[in-house]
Amino acid sequence: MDLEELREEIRDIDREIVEQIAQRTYVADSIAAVKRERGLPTTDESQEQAVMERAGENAEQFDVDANLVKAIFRLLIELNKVEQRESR
Ligand SMILES: O=C(O)C(=O)C[C@]1(C(=O)O)C=C[C@@H](O)C=C1
Repeated sequence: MDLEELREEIRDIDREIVEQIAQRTYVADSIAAVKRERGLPTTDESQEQAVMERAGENAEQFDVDANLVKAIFRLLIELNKVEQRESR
């Protein structure tokens, strides 16, 4: 494989990552609606902990750095919270 082909592969993966982030954010919008109905706060610490733990486990399974993957998930959670607060 040459460099251009490999970069094309990365470009496609990058697009898929952004698509998945968008989907995660859309689900967060639905969660925001349920929380609004039930009078629940935006932040759920125990759920965040579960998400972070799962991220670490998945990282280990795929042999990537768990701390870096967790840092990405921390940002994804923050993104959702901004989105949820804006839709309230
Ligand atoms: O599961 C929820 O309640 C969500 O709002 C989603 C989410 C997440 O991004 O994973 C975001 C904020 C909460 O504090 C916990 C988890």
